[in-house]
Formats: sequence, C-alpha cells, structure tokens
Amino acid sequence: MTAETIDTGRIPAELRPLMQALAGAGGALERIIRSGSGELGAAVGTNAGGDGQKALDVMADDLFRDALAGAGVRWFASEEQDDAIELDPQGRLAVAIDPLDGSSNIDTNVSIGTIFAVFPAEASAEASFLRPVRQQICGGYIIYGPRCAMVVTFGDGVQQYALAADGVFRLVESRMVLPDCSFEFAINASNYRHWSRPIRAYIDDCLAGIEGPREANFNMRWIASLVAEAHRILTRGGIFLYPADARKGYEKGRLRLLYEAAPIAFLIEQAGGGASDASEAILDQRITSLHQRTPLVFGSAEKVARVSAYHDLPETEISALFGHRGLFRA
Ligand SMILES: O=P(O)(O)OC[C@H]1O[C@](O)(COP(=O)(O)O)[C@@H](O)[C@@H]1O
Ligand SMILES: [Mg+2]
Ligand SMILES: [Mg+2]
Repeated sequence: MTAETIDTGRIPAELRPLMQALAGAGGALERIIRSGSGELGAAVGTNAGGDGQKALDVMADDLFRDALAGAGVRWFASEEQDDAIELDPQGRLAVAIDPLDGSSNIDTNVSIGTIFAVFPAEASAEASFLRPVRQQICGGYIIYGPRCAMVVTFGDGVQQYALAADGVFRLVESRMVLPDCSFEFAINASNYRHWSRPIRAYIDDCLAGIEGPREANFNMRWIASLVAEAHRILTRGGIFLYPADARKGYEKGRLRLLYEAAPIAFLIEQAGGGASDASEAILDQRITSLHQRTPLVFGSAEKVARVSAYHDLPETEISALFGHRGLFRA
C-alpha cells in the first residue's frame, strides 16, 4: 500500500495514480529545497532550449521521471530532456513537465515551481505532444514557497491543495476564480527597448496612471518565476506579459508552449481568465515542437483582450504620446 500523498476525492479516478506520483515527487522536492545544500544552484550544463541547467533542474527532472514511471505514464517530455522518453509502454498518459521553473531564483530563496501538462498517450511521442493545446486533459503546477501548494485543473474548475505537516497535499480550495479587480502588471521592464510598439504602448498606458488612458494607477511585480506570478494572479488578479522581443532567440519570447504556456493557460481559462500569445488564445494553438517558445500574456480576461486590441490599433494610435486611445476610453 503506497503512502497517501494527496487527497484523491476530487481527482478523476483514471488520473489518481498520476496525481499521487506528482504529489509524492513534489513533496520530496520540497524537502530537498527546504533543506538543500548550496550546490542546488550550481551550473551543471545546458538544456535542449540552450538554457543554463542548475543542479536542482536535473535533480527535479530525475525525481519526476522516476516517480511517473510507475504511474500509468507512457510518454515523458521535459524541459531538461532533448527528446520525449517512453516510460511504460502500457501507460495511457503523456506528461510534459518543467521540472523546476524559476531556476534563476534557486540561490535566492524565492518561490520556484514545477509545471505539468497531461495529454492522452498516443502510439508515438510526436502524436502525444505535437497536437492542439485544447487536447490537454490536466494542467497544473506545484509552488515551493512559504507554503507549498499544488494548483491543478482536470477541465472542471481549478483546485488548490496545500502540503500539510504530515506530507500530504490537502484540498484547500475546490474552485479558484481569478479576481478581476487588480491593477497590477508583471513584465520584465528591463527589456522595454526590445518590445514591439503595441506592447510598449500598453505598458506606457499603465505607467501613465490616473492621468493616462487607463485612468488608474498601476503597480508592477516581476518575480522571474512563472509559477509564482501565476499563483499571485490566480489569487488576486492582474496581468502577466512575457512578449516576443527583438533580442536574438526571443523572437517568440522566452517561455515554452508545451510545458509552460499550455498548462498555465488551461488553469487561467478554467479560473475565468484569459491567456494569449499577445493576439491569439494559447488554447487555440497547435504544438509543433517539444521546446517551441511562445509569447505569453495571461490574467483577467478583459486585460488580456485589451493587449490583443492594442495589436489591432492603427499605427497612428500606437504612439505612447497618444492621449486617449480611440478604441478605449478608460
Ligand atoms: O529572467 P527573465 O528573462 O526575466 O525570465 C523569467 C522567466 O524565465 C523563467 O524562469 C523560465 O523558466 P525556467 O526557469 O524553467 O527556465 C520563468 O519562470 C520566468 O517567468
Ligand atoms: Mg520554466
Ligand atoms: Mg525549468
């Protein structure tokens, strides 16, 4: 009898072994992070996407891969693996994972996370992962913060589980709803000069505050952990933007569609929010390669729609000096 790792009452029966495995590995990773030595942040190589790999990236990847091997998972794709791996030929699930998100924060004791997307397993890895985003059957993340929590959707609302002292993830919220009443935006403003004009216009209008087209004062956050930003926005609203920019390698932004944008978008839409590539819904996209990047904008539906509309404005209006946008009064 395997030890209980998560409340299973609100988890679809066919996904319970998977969720128990993810919770068990997540709990183990939380203990490593909480008590780990300084080497967790040591550089150990580069991954398929060309990003630097930290020791904890590799440890997390090994941990989740081993845990999923006995959980009905046939195909395993990871940010830290060049290609998908077959774990169990009898498995009926395909899991794509960012085993450790927010790696630049490992040494700074800032919240980091794990992100996962689940699809039905097909006969090949390609067919299992290179498909419409909407065919996801489960998406979620684990946040290793002051409170370790798992947030997950199975397509019928968003559930939150908190890691209790006994090592079990306990259901604490059965239907998270994204609040629409926040004037907070999250973007890495150091890249301002690299952004497109519509993105600069959108941020300029936020910065213009009460005297500007938005007629409201905004606050800014940037944690550099996608999971931490998503958790804040699910909890108190706002908008996150990691747009495409002019830097080499950032033509499609920084974040990966399969195991970052797709699961986050699934959660955000299930909580009543919106998620796009700055123009089109993420859930309407098709995944064409394991590590493909996509611009990502998510948060309250109205704010995400506004960013898309800025991309539709005539060039004459895409000027940060333009007073009241013709399309929006406030
Ligand atoms: O360092 P930047 O350019 O601000 O990017 C921060 C973003 O990069 C990421 O850390 C990328 O994820 P990984 O750490 O898994 O590579 C996101 O979590 C975060 O939103
Ligand atoms: Mg990541
Ligand atoms: Mg990562």
